[in-house]
Amino acid sequence: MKQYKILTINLGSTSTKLAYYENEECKIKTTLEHSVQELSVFNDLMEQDGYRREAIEKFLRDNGISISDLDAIASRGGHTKPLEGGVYQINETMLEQQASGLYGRHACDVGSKIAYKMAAGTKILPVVVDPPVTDEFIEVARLSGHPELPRQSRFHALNHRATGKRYARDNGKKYEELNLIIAHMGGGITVAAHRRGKMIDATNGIDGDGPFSTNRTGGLPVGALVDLCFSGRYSHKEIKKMLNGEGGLTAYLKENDVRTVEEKAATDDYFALCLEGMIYQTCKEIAAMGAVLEGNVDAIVITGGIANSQKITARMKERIGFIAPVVIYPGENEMDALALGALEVLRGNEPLKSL
Ligand SMILES: Nc1ncnc2c1ncn2[C@@H]1O[C@H](COP(=O)(O)OP(=O)(O)O)[C@@H](O)[C@H]1O
Ligand SMILES: CCCC(=O)OP(=O)(O)O
Repeated sequence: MKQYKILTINLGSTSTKLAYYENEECKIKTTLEHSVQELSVFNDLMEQDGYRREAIEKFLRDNGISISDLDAIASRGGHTKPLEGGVYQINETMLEQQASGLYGRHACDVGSKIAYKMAAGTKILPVVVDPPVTDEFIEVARLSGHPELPRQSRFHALNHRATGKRYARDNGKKYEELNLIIAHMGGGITVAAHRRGKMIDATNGIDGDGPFSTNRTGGLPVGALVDLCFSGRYSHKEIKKMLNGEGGLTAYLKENDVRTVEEKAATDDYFALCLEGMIYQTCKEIAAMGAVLEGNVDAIVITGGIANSQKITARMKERIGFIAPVVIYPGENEMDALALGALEVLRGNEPLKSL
């Protein structure tokens, strides 16, 4: 069997995750974490391009991996028009749509741009898998309350699907026969209803919706936000950054590392309140997805970096355990899901889609 070499890159709002695969086997994996201070020097997300690419090239150098040996680079990404799930070749159209900012903006947009540039002029296939704009919403989920502002699908689709499939595998079931509520708790937090293999509703992780997270506001009081926008105190860009990048725990506490927040919460009431607020809002959204699934919930699955905290997941179980069994998959399955997606295309088992 031919051996394929795949680099997976996953640029999150608080981390850069890198891994190297030979076929299904992950040979090397690393996570670089980025503090609020480190990221505050960049006015715009897209300016992180050089800084993040340097980290990727250093990873390859340090591990003796030659770029020219790679068959594919699979990146998490990116924000384009809504798409069906699958593996997409990164091309100019995708990068133009991402750069427009019309469909949301996130560090993973920088990731797919870097993958494309690294692969340019070589035989390497640059791809994204199940991008955050993967859209399987039922029609009623698109209504927001005003036709000019439909709800949109922008969430951790890659990890949601991979985690749903993992839960199904671990329980001897097919993903397509289960109803799951999955909460991904990373730099951003998104909650989705999975109905028999389709992600039919999800909180928007980019645009001021759902729970607040380490660096995002989530949903805000809309009237007050409108007043703030027209107050003359902030530019459009500043408001956007307030919602996504400098919101949530970063706004309240100037801290995006939940481990530090937990530590300080032991002795500081305000830290404890803000941490409880993030848990409370996430649990409220999970319960709301119970209504989306009309009470037919096989399990609630909590994943992402924050799911490593036993204290947090235990508190969540107290709040939402009445709905269905709560299962914890700490970290994310994104690196494997990226590698597998690319591998299936290289082997000719999955179609390569494009914009
Ligand atoms: N053991 C842990 N306990 C609590 N929080 C954790 C733990 N490990 C990681 N985290 C938190 O998880 C978040 C990052 O999650 P991750 O899924 O890696 O996100 P991203 O891809 O958005 O950077 C950070 O806020 C980090 O503090
Ligand atoms: C579309 C949401 C993606 C996201 O929030 O990713 P991070 O948690 O890595 O910031």
